[in-house]
Amino acid sequence: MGKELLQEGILVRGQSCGVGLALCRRLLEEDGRIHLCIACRNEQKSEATRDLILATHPAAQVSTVEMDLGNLASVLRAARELRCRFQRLDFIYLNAGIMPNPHVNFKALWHGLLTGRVLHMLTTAEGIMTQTDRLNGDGLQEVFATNLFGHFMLVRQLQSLLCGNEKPSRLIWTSSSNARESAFSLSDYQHAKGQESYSSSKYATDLTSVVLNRKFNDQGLYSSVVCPGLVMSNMTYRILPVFLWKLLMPIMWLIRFFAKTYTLTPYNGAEAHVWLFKQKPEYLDSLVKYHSCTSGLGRCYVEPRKMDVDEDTAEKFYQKLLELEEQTLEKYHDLLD
Ligand SMILES: NC(=O)C1=CN([C@@H]2O[C@H](COP(=O)(O)OP(=O)(O)OC[C@H]3O[C@@H](n4cnc5c(N)ncnc54)[C@H](OP(=O)(O)O)[C@@H]3O)[C@@H](O)[C@H]2O)C=CC1
Ligand SMILES: CC(C)CCC[C@@H](C)[C@H]1CC[C@H]2C3=C(CC[C@]12C)[C@@]1(C)CCC(=O)C[C@@H]1CC3
Repeated sequence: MGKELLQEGILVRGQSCGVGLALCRRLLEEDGRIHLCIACRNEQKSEATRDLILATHPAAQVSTVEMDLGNLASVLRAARELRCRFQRLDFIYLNAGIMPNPHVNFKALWHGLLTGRVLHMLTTAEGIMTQTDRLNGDGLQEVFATNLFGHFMLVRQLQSLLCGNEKPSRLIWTSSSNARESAFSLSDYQHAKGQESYSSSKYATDLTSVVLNRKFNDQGLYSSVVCPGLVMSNMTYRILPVFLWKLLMPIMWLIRFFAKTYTLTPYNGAEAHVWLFKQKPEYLDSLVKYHSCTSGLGRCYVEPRKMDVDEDTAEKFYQKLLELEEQTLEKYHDLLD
């Protein structure tokens, strides 16, 4: 049997961009026998994405499931369906992510350009980006819910497909170079009070991956985090308009000689995801984030970088996630088997 694989966060709306779609295509190039299950928010998007994949890989096995990660009832329903359909899952790519209402502080950007930390600023966006978050229908902060908690609930609900199999199963979370400890706080882990909800949610992702390894490696489940680098996708097109990015492209190609995380295309951005697909999880370091990189001349490679995570904080955060999970399951008990 080929690999069974659940993939999320695929580009839809008929455009060929987004790390998710590039990832699906690249995985099929690696192994045409895999079964891809793509999770999209509605049937229309699922079908459109499926068609895009089949256009380049007509013989691929692609199934779909409807799942809105920002709606916990939808996550529970999808998980129930997946438990019926699959006996095991070899990989889950937890790739969906949002950055609502992004705001670039151009004054800080301009000042930053004149300092010695210019490359750090241009690769992490530290000090130049904020977002405005809001509550979702479940009463959770939307960014936290979509980028982290929906994924977390999904993993926990699919535990029976992921643990105790003959072969190890893998979780691969798409994090970011924007993940920053200073944006995250245990007392406000949903980031209701600040303006860096994206950064906080990605740091929370790093913590979650670390703690999941501690809890589940002995049951054959391994978790890794990747950073796709700066990629032109719907997400970045909401930060600056497309025409501006196109004008900036020659500058960004130049920057790439110094900043290797300027991967720029979804294909390049999926490098670390695909590299991990080929690695034995037992040999990976759970405290490392795998960065997709592209050299000035366009060569793709992966760079492992130690993460700035405290394992004690990760454990405490995990306990908070379990509490929230318990409340969620109580609320939606009718959606459980
Ligand atoms: N672009 C970049 O420079 C970087 C991106 N990343 C991360 O890479 C990942 C992919 O982003 P990218 O491809 O760039 O951006 P896109 O906006 O193109 O892709 C985001 C994906 O997430 C899906 N998604 C969003 N909200 C939900 C939801 N509630 N339920 C289900 N799916 C949802 C979107 O589906 P839909 O089409 O339905 O909206 C889309 O497929 C994200 O996690 C992002 O944070 C990290 C570092 C840099
Ligand atoms: C000359 C240009 C490169 C100027 C572009 C300025 C900014 C718009 C960008 C500089 C660093 C970028 C960045 C992101 C968005 C766009 C920038 C702020 C991300 C936050 C996108 C999403 C991520 O996950 C991380 C990225 C870090 C770098």
